[in-house]
Amino acid sequence: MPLVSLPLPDADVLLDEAFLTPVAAEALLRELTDTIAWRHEPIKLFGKEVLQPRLTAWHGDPTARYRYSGLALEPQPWTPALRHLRQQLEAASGARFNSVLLNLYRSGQDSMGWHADNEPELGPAPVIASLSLGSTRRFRLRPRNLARTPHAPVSLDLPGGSLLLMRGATQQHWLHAVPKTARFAGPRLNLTFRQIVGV
Ligand SMILES: O=C(O)CCC(=O)C(=O)O
Ligand SMILES: [Fe+2]
Repeated sequence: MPLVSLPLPDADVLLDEAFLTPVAAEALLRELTDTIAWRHEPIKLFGKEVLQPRLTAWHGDPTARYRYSGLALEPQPWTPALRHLRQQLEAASGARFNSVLLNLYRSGQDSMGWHADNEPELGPAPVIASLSLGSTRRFRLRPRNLARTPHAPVSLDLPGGSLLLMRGATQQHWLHAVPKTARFAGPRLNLTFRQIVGV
């Protein structure tokens, strides 16, 4: 399926709801769930150490070091499956990626809070390629500053096999989140491919 551009001001967001076939998405979900060394990382929340409400992993070129929510993440090497996926996403997006952050939402109780992928090591207008596998979860977007970007929050249901691209000024002017859901949700695995530049 093609990437479809979403009509959002001050953003450049594209979605392909069926980038991978269901069979390919299911196979990749199983392979990554079983072979990735998932970590349960602590974060500081209002000065207190708590565990992140999801499992994570970070893979990439050895030079792609990244600070994320106060953590200094050392990349693990590319696995064959991740290297192959990187090739597919570079071809689809026309961008280059030297790293990937993996998030495993074990159930509807796992989540990601409001944030932008705007760390300095991503540069001023990063291209983020976000591939989802497993259960459909709601992805929310909202303007950082309503006076500058007067727009209601946006909800996208991201099914397994979908590809979301965020480019241009998206991280500068919008925040995104994956809220908890009380509805039944099985495991969901999300991969965000990124290009870390030296700072
Ligand atoms: O799970 C998702 O769809 C979003 C992940 C995300 O925002 C991130 O890794 O920065
Ligand atoms: Fe993000």
